[in-house]
Amino acid sequence: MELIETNLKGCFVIQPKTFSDSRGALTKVFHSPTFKELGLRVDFQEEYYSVSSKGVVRGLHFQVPPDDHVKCVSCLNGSIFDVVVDIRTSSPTFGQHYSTVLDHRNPTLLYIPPGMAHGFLSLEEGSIFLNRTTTVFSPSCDSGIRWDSCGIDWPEMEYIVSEKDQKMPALEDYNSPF
Ligand SMILES: Cc1cn([C@H]2C[C@H](O)[C@@H](COP(=O)(O)OP(=O)(O)O[C@H]3O[C@@H](C)C(=O)[C@@H](O)[C@H]3O)O2)c(=O)[nH]c1=O
Repeated sequence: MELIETNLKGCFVIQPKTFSDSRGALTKVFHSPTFKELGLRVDFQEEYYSVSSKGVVRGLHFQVPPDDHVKCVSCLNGSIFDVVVDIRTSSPTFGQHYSTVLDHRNPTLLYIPPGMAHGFLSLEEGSIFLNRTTTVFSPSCDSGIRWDSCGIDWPEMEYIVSEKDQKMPALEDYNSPF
């Protein structure tokens, strides 16, 4: 596993190990001793995946304290345009974002610390997004900001956004607790 820094402190790209042979490939997406060695959290509590049609935008989401958490995300099928926005008010990169394409054909993980809003756009039909978090889902701490309020250059297509996500406040109107 290789750790690559991004422009946002504490947010890393992780290049996992893949073993390919004539049958296909095996990719290790979590290895506790290696995560520890790299200085990453290992106390993950929950994991789920979602399946999205092409054009689906999910986000930008985060859980606020006391149930804020680290996310470790990847794409298991298809590809997604994945974005992280720094909403830590004392951070020198507050309001800035990091984006990358996560594609199952080139296994990559994104490690996202607390204090970051996260979202993605499904670039293909049936993209599968995998998320592992250090606290369980907490509806009372589940929060977000509008996907199109952070100056992100989303790939152009017909977007499909949930009613909940359309009603999120803009970044400039959000009073961040981080
Ligand atoms: C995220 C989540 C949702 N749910 C439920 C709530 C709701 O009924 C249904 C769908 O929830 P949502 O619309 O919030 O799902 P979704 O928009 O896919 O939410 C996810 O978006 C991406 C961008 C993230 O970063 C994740 O942390 C998470 O917030 O699933 C859980 O029970 N557990 C969970 O962990």
